[in-house]
Amino acid sequence: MKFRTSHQLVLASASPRRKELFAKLGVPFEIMASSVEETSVQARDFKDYVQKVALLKTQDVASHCPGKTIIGADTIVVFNDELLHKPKTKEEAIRHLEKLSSNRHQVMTAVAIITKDRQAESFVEVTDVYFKNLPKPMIEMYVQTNDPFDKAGGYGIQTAGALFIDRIEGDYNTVVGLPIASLFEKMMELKIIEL
Ligand SMILES: Cc1cn([C@H]2C[C@H](O)[C@@H](COP(=O)(O)OP(=O)(O)OP(=O)(O)O)O2)c(=O)[nH]c1=O
Repeated sequence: MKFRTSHQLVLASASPRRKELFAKLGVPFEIMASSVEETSVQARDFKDYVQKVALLKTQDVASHCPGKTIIGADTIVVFNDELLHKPKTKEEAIRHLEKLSSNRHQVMTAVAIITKDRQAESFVEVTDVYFKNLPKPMIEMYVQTNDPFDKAGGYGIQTAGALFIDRIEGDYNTVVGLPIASLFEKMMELKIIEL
């Protein structure tokens, strides 16, 4: 499918998964990654946090792209009131996956849009993910693949992390990092893209 747009679109992301999902809109876009430091953000709760980070990334790129419409996103994994960031070490990745094993967690992805006339919009999608029991040797084998390190929560639902999933409630693409169906609706509503 291809939609019409009169906007010059910029995806504020270095993530190849977000690029692939955004390409489903069938409109031309360019990529410019932001260099925002995420951890210094103060927020009321996790939804507020992820939304603020998405907006910061998007504003950062917007400041370099006058006249263009910028879309950015941020994804977090929340387990028992705790944020499970991208793991920095194998030990941290193992600890994340041990927590997620046999349990439910939430993946939240916020999307921010800054239009060419600098109107800012954002929304958050939440998907509940239920993990199967993960035997320790399986966790260790997975962490050896290095798959966890660029991913919130330390797993990829679209990679071998698929083997851990019992079920999900919500949009699969929210877990991968860009709820493209909701983003499509929002972009139609804002008339950034048209049929
Ligand atoms: C839970 C989960 C997360 N992830 C990814 C999505 C995000 O890319 C990443 C969370 O990090 P983010 O900080 O949201 O994004 P990023 O640093 O990868 O890219 P950018 O800021 O440039 O847009 O975790 C998966 O790919 N699969 C999964 O199952």
